[in-house]
Amino acid sequence: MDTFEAYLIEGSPEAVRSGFTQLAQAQLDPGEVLVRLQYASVNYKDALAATGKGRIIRRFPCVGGIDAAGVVESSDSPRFRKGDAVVVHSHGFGVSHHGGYAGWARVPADWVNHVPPGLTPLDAATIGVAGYTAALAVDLMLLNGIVPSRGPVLVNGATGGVASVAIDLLAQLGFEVVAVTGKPEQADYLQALGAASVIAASGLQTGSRPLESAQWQAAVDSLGGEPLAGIIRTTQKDGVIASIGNAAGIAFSSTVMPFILRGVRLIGVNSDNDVPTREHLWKRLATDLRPRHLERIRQVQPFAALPRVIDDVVAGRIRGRNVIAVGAAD
Ligand SMILES: C=CC(=O)SCCNC(=O)CCNC(=O)[C@H](O)C(C)(C)COP(=O)(O)OP(=O)(O)OC[C@H]1O[C@@H](n2cnc3c(N)ncnc32)[C@H](O)[C@@H]1OP(=O)(O)O
Ligand SMILES: NC(=O)C1=CN([C@@H]2O[C@H](COP(=O)(O)OP(=O)(O)OC[C@H]3O[C@@H](n4cnc5c(N)ncnc54)[C@H](O)[C@@H]3O)[C@@H](O)[C@H]2O)C=CC1
Repeated sequence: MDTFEAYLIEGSPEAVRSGFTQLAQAQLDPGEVLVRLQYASVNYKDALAATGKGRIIRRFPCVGGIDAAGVVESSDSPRFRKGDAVVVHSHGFGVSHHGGYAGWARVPADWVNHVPPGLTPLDAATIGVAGYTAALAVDLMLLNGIVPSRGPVLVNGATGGVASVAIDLLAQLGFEVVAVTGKPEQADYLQALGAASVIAASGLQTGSRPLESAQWQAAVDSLGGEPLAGIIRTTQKDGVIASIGNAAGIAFSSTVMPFILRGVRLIGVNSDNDVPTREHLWKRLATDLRPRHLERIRQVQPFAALPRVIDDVVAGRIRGRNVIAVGAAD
């Protein structure tokens, strides 16, 4: 490894520039684990970071990519050995520490998990932060008492990465999933993932009164903003809403009525977790919560396609998970 290709985000919060460059190993950030990367993915957050449309990057310059998978080259941590297949994500990866859009990464051991038996590095990159967060949301919603017999679960932004995996996981657990999408022409895709019904976002009726007729026992919300406000007032008694994302906005207005009269629980979901939580969820993602439709959900693109994919994610032109082959697979 003399030099390797990397996609670097440079400039300042006010003037972000992104593009391919060559890096040397000596330019990698400190960390216990050196990983030869094979796959990364393009999350919504990656697209905001690379274009400067969101205040994501906390240190310039920074290699983008908040998740990646590959093989350990060397490790100062007893948790990992040369040759281990691993997945790296969250915390400062691709935000304040060089990330996954590169041939190599050196990272703290707490940001690394083994790719569990039953999954390949490509599968792990397909799941990535998006699928991990979907699993975290489902795990938290189950802890908060959702059960299939209590009624439908709404998943919005349904063709996105988090939502695609969430639909797959909830459907395999026996929940009736209502997929809400701005792309109703993708109904076949959403039904193939397990959605029982598909509603065009423009046709979703959530009214404007403090409480509207209760329609869902639970929801996985990738959008935030007013779509989240609509969900809150239409969730049934003791329902659970997982707040994951902000694709439609960061502000919403609500009254306290759904919370105090229906006991609706709005739970925050954050993928920056400690090692025991990460190990618990990656184990579930390879066993009882293994997504059944990874091949359908993923599209694998060459490294050179990254700028185009970033533009597509910002414009909402994507479906499922876009995986980037950043290095040679074994
Ligand atoms: C895969 C994950 C995701 O996709 S998450 C969604 C994508 N992320 C975003 O869109 C967040 C982008 N960030 C922002 O828009 C802003 O940082 C902000 C609106 C959250 C806050 O902006 P503001 O200008 O008001 O203040 P600061 O940026 O200076 O932060 C204030 C305070 O909050 C702490 N903080 C900021 N970001 C995070 C974070 N990601 N996690 C935890 N805490 C955060 C920051 O350190 C400041 O605290 P202080 O104690 O003052 O240092
Ligand atoms: N809380 C956490 O730890 C995490 C949060 N997220 C957040 O979850 C959200 C989804 O992330 P991904 O699945 O990676 O994104 P994605 O880009 O794969 O999917 C986003 C979906 O939202 C739709 N969308 C975009 N703008 C919209 C708008 N204005 N109105 C309605 N729909 C819109 C898109 O068409 C797409 O279907 C993002 O906000 C992301 O920042 C993602 C991972 C972890």
